Amino acid sequence: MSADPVPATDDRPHDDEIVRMREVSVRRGGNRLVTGIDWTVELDERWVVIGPNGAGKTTLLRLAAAELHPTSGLVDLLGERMGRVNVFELRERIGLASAALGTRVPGDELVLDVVRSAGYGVLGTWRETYDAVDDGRAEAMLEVLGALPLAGRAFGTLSSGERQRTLLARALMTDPELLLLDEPASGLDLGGREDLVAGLTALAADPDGPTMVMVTHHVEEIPPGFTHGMLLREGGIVAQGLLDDVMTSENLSAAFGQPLELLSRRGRFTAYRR
Ligand SMILES: Nc1ncnc2c1ncn2[C@@H]1O[C@H](COP(=O)(O)OP(=O)(O)OP(=O)(O)O)[C@@H](O)[C@H]1O
Repeated sequence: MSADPVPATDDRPHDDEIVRMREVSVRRGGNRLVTGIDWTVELDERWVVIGPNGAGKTTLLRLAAAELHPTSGLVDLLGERMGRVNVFELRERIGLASAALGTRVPGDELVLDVVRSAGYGVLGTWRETYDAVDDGRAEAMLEVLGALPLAGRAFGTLSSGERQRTLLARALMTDPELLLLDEPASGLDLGGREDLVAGLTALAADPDGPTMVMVTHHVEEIPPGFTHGMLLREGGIVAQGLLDDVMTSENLSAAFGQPLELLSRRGRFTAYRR
């Protein structure tokens, strides 16, 4: 008689699980930033995380970026368990674009240097030497985002939208396996937002593009082609799953704590108070 098969355990991620969180909580002082998070992002999925101010979105993204350790629970990123892996090596495989990163860029740094220094994991050019491959890739990423004409400008002289596009090009520079975007459209005017949504739509449709997670407050910023969604409120998950299942007036109202009507048209969303 053959032995019973080893029971399947839920302990290790399988190869296609890019982000895996189990019972994850983060506490600071008496505050619970996020609580009891169970979340799996699989290869090639494109997630949007939505919630009001203070819901825990940035905390979740920083956990996924290996920038923050959970107070309790398990976090596996790209098959590596947080706490048992060199986070510096892990971060090389993850692209993160956030306005917070932008505040750390020296104002006199040239846009091309902001992008190409990503390959060296540094902010601010110091003594690295770049080769033609670095230059070519940095220029190609700026081109994708319509920002190539900015290449020779100082970062400190850019508008918010131009900064966001530069930081997105930087996040893509290393060809990351996981791309994390923290409110990439914040501060953009309508045209800038639509340019960015178009760029992210193209990236989402690219079969060679990275697995993506985007944090936003606004349903208008969800690019068509994004596959999954999570709604957060007060550090907990209100709903998560396939975008079309999650994006309902009921779920949005629960997340934002007010009666909202959600409308969708041609893959885009908008919402207003009932
Ligand atoms: N170091 C900290 N100590 C105490 N509380 C914190 C700390 N960092 C964040 N918080 C609190 O945790 C909660 C979640 O913060 P987080 O930045 O993740 O929210 P968010 O959803 O990204 O918010 P926003 O949309 O305003 O950017 C907030 O109430 C915030 O004030």
